[in-house]
Amino acid sequence: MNPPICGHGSGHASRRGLYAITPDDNDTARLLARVETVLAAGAAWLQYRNKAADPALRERQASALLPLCRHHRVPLIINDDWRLAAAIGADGAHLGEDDGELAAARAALPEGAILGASCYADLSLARGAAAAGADYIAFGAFFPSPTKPNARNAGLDLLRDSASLGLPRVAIGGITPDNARPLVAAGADLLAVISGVFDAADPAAAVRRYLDCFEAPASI
Ligand SMILES: Cc1ncc(COP(=O)(O)OP(=O)(O)O)c(N)n1
Ligand SMILES: Cc1ncsc1CCOP(=O)(O)O
Ligand SMILES: [Mg+2]
Repeated sequence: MNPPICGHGSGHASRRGLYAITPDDNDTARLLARVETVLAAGAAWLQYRNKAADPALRERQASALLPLCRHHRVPLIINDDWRLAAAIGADGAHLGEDDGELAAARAALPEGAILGASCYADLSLARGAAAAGADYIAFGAFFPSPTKPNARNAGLDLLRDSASLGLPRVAIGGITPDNARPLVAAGADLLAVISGVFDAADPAAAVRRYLDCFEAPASI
């Protein structure tokens, strides 16, 4: 059995499920209400990502999300900025190629903090992330992403070929309830989603449909 992932505030984080990522929403009250709906519906993890906020607003929003995540026993991961994650006592940080050295973040974050790494479409990045102490590896974009239209494309083989690294595999990019099942079948443990959840007409129903993708299809 795979070991659970730690998250120092939320206890052991679930290894499978929906990894909801916040949209750029600078209205903090509205953001909290949107996230509450998504966590109550069963999202397993939350990433705070807001590319449109200044550092002060990012700190306020991330801090405001923390009690909500604690209430739902969901780990809060901070995008891009491990220092902010450490400063507010979040459960971890997610770093991409422009976000600093994984090894430095690993060394600076408290024990048990979750460190995630973007590996795009590159297995060698995943090997490097594992060696640097990442707790999960993320691949994508698997489909055209409304949020990040210029994201590079990844294929299903990456999910299969990275199984031997022994880390949870996260899939991201244009994932909808209708295209997610092959990702799970190829080995994705967590589906990381922004627009498919937060832009859905009914975000709670969308969350439930993503969770269905982790169940075996009904036999006929
Ligand atoms: C779970 C997850 N996977 C990938 C990313 C993308 O990170 P990055 O490449 O640094 O791009 P930005 O999100 O910073 O635009 C992510 N945030 N989360
Ligand atoms: C941050 C990021 N990295 C690759 S695609 C993407 C955006 C994911 O958002 P969406 O689920 O709306 O495609
Ligand atoms: Mg980043």
